Amino acid sequence: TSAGVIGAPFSRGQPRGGVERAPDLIRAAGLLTRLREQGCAVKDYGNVVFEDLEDDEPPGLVKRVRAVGSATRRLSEAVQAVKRDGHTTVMLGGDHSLAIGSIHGHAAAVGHLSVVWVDAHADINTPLSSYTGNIHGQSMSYLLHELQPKMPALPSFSWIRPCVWARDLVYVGLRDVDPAEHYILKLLGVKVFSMREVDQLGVARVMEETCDYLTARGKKPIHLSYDIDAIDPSVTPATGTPVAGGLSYREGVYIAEHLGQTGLLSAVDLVEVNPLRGQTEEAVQSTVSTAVDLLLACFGRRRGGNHPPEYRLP
Ligand SMILES: N[C@@H](CC/C=C/[B-](O)(O)O)C(=O)O
Ligand SMILES: [Mn+2]
Ligand SMILES: [Mn+2]
Repeated sequence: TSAGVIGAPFSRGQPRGGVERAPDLIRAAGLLTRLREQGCAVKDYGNVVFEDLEDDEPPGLVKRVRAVGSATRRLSEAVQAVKRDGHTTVMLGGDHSLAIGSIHGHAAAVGHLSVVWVDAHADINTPLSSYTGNIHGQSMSYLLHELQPKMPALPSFSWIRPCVWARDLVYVGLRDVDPAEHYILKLLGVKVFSMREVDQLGVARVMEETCDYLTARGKKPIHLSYDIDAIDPSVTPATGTPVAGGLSYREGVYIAEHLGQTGLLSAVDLVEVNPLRGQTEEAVQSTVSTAVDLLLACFGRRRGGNHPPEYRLP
């Protein structure tokens, strides 16, 4: 496998500054070197350059809609280019509104795909159901075919082609879902493994059922959108919307290992690391190193050990 790394230093899908610093922090923590050491070819496409748009959209429901519309369009084009080069894309966020662009670009490149959304939150509010107006809590609504009748026309988002069917979406780790989101998930029959199911079934069974569900109608490329706040805040506190009762480090790594070994993993987002939300340097380091470890697990790192295929004892 080969990884094409794209940095997306963007924060306007939510109100807390700092998340735009994460791409370079994750690189500085050694992601690319560690990927290469475990035998993964890596190409770094650098950071997407985003327009600096002021919030001049009319105040109303959706916040910073022009900035997010512009940024996600640019990211969509960048992801498409990396997929055309034949890599599995690694999108380093930045906030989770970026997934609008990464999933859109991925679908433009590969067509029909599955989405595994690992997150404490469902991020599926429509602009009209959102109580915060923050687009990082709305990302999936712009992409799902079945929700389009309920979406207002937003000029900055007119470029988006819905590209995900509800039956091709699975959530893992939910524990802070808004009433409107819960209504949508039930209405659309979306497969959800909340933290209750993780407790009840265990992460191995959750991932087995996730993969069986997604491949039952034929294997499709998988887009893994990993929000670092899916992991328990005791492990990854440096994030914008922490919620107690999250995935352990081991469960988080297991999810990545399991999807990595399917051979279907075609794009990965790692979002919502925010160094300004860590109380101490150790808190930031723990969050960043966990993000790195999750990505290494996506690309074949095994806790039981790895060795290069060509290795021979001296
Ligand atoms: N449901 C809340 C929280 C959104 C959380 C977004 B996150 O998952 O990307 O952290 C909202 O709509 O604002
Ligand atoms: Mn999220
Ligand atoms: Mn979240």
